[in-house]
Amino acid sequence: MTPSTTVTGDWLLEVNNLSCGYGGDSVIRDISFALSHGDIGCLLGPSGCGKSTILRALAGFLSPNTGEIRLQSQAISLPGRTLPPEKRKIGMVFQDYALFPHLTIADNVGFGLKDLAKSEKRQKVMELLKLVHLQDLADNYPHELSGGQQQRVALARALAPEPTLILLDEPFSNLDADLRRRLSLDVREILKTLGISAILVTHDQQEAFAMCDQVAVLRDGQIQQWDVPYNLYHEPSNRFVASFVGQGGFIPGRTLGPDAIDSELGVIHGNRAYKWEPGTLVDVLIRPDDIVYDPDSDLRPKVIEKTFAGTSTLYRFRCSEETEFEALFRSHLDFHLGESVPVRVEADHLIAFERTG
Ligand SMILES: Nc1ncnc2c1ncn2[C@@H]1O[C@H](COP(=O)(O)OP(=O)(O)OP(=O)(O)O)[C@@H](O)[C@H]1O
Repeated sequence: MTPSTTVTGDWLLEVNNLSCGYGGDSVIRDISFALSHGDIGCLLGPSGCGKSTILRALAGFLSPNTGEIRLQSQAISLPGRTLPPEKRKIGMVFQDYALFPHLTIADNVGFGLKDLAKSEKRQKVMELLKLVHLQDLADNYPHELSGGQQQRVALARALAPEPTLILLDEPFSNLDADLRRRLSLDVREILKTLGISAILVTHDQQEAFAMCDQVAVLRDGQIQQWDVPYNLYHEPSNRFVASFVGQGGFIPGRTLGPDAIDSELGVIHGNRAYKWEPGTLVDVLIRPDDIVYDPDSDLRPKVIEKTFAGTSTLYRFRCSEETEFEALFRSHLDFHLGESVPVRVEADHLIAFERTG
């Protein structure tokens, strides 16, 4: 789906041509995307691109200037007509957990269950705490729990009123890298088990890729690409997505045919047919995993940078002033700065953009 097309169909969430912002200005401009029932979507982008603003519009804290938001086919946001947050059946999980410090874990989780009898409420709370593996800490207080545990409580609390959609605003950014990874996978499993849809806001692409079914890459208030993680990495729709997602950089090339480009790294073939005339000047995306060590190769660029990272080493190579690229090798392949190393390109996905300027 292209980002700016109006969406139609049987979706859980539909955002159609939405523009919204602050004080009459639009920070978000004409965005459209749709989420299927049970899917986890992500808003990914650099700081200030408008991720939280979209989340606020979904939650009902901001009214649209134009466009609409539909949840289960019901219009919940239209210009001048916005359903209040508490009537949306949307749960929220925040970066700072936002638990009530004076309430026990069980009371935090049960906070939104005002209509249930005491015994029913306790049963439901214990079921939710079991789901997030915290049933033994029901009578503890938030300050007695680790950050990861507190975020599980926040998730259980958001799930308690059985929302239609959960919004997760940078929920793991206060946690260390290892815990982030584990908790994001746990949260995905919990949401999938319950069949609850969610929108995650993050600027961490590994988290987005590990946890989400569909990801929107945003820049300056507009969606650049809304796609599955594999396509964002291997089929980026423009230069910004290509540079923002994953590692890598561009080298100059010249098209030989629809699926072959000549460059200082030799002729690069791919699985994509481009419509350019032969001889068109292009920039070719080279990712570090597109380059392999090959002792038989005649291509011998020089190492100009080297970053040791334990199991692997990231090298930066130079063929000429115009052609520099990175390669990721297992760390037993140990080369020194200035050394000429035999390498070749091994890329299935040929990503190129016509050179401008
Ligand atoms: N309450 C506000 N009033 C006016 N402008 C705001 C307000 N909140 C955000 N903005 C502006 O809107 C733009 C988008 O902000 P937003 O918080 O949505 O970005 P973000 O992608 O979530 O950034 P981050 O990753 O840093 O949280 C920014 O230029 C920001 O300065």
